[in-house]
Amino acid sequence: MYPSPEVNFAPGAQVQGRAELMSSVLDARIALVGFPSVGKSTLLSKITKTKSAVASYAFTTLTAIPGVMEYGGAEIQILDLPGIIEGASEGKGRGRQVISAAKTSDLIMMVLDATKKAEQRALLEKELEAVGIRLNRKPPNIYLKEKKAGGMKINFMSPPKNLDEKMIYNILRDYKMLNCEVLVRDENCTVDDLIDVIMAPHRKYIKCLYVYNKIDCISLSYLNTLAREPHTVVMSCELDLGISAVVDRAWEELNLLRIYTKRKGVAPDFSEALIVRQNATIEDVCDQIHRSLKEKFKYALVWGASARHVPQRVGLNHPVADEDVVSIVSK
Ligand SMILES: Nc1nc2c(ncn2[C@@H]2O[C@H](COP(=O)(O)OP(=O)(O)OP(=O)(O)O)[C@@H](O)[C@H]2O)c(=O)[nH]1
Ligand SMILES: [K+]
Ligand SMILES: [Mg+2]
Repeated sequence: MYPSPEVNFAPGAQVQGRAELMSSVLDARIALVGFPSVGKSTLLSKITKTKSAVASYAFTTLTAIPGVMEYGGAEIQILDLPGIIEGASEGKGRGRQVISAAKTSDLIMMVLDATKKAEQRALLEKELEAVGIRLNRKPPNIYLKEKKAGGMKINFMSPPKNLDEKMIYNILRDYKMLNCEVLVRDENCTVDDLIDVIMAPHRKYIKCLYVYNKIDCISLSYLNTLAREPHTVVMSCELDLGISAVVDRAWEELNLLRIYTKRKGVAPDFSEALIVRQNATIEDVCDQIHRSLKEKFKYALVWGASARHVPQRVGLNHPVADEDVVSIVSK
C-alpha cells in the first residue's frame, strides 16, 4: 500500500501525507521514533536489508530512511526517523516534520535508551500529543454532530464526573460550533476528550510499542521492571538479544490478517498471502484481489478460524480471520 519514499527533512521540504503514500505494494508502516542515539538506525539495520548510518553522536540520521521488513508473507515498511528532542513539536530540530511523518504510520515503535532516565518516555509522549497523536487510546466516547441551525443540544448518558453543561457550552462556543448535537456517552470524559472530538480530523489514534534498547547496560532487576510494563519490549541490538521478540510483538500489534486464496479444484496457494487489516471482511479480500471482483461476486467459501464449519458459504460482509483460506465464486 505504500511506496518507499525518501522523505526529505531539508528546510522547506514537504513531508508527504498518507494519502499520497497509499497505492503501492507495502502492507503497513512502522515508524521508529525516539531521542537521538537510542539505537533506531541500529534496529533498522537489524530487521531490514537497509543500512542506515549508525554512530555514537546525536543526529546521525538526518532524513527518514525507509526499509522493508518481511514477515509472514507481508511486507512492512520500517521508517527510521531522525532523533527528536524536547520542544520538537514546536519545531525544534525540524522535529515537527519528523513527528508528522510518524503520524502516517500504523504503529509507532518508540525506541528508548534503557540506561537513560524514565522521564524520557513521558517527554516524548508529550511531543507526540502536541501534534495530535494519541497513543494506545481510542477516540473518546462522545457523539458530536454539527448542524446548520437550532443551537446546541447537549445530552449525557449518565452525569459526567469532569464536565458539565456550562463547560461544554463554553468550549463549543470557543470552537465556533454554535449549532450542534452532543451526546457524552462516558461519564469519565474530560475537557481534553471533548476538544479531541471537536478536532477529530487532526487527531490520529496510533498504537505504540515501547522498545527499550541497550539492556546490556542495565541491571537484571531493572530489566525485569521495564519488561513488565504494558506495551513494552526490551532488547539489546549490541548483543542481538530480544530482536526477534520485538519483531513478533510489532506484528501482533499491527493486527494484520493473512488470507490465502484457493481456486476451485486446486489446493490453496500458501506461497502468497493477501494482507488485510483487522476487522476486514470478504469484501476487503475481494478488493485486494481486484477492484471490480465485488461486482461479479456470488458467494465465498471459507476454511479456517472464521468459519463455523468448513467450508462455510458466506457473503461479502463475513469477517475473516488470520490464515483463513478463501475461495471466491463469481457470477
Ligand atoms: N550498549 C549498546 N549500545 C548500542 C545498542 N544499540 C545501539 N547502540 C549504540 O548506540 C549508538 C547510537 O546508535 P544509532 O543507531 O546511531 O542511534 P539512533 O537512534 O539512530 O541515533 P540518531 O540517528 O542520531 O537519532 C551507537 O554508538 C550504537 O552502536 C545496544 O543495544 N547497546
Ligand atoms: K546516533
Ligand atoms: Mg539514526
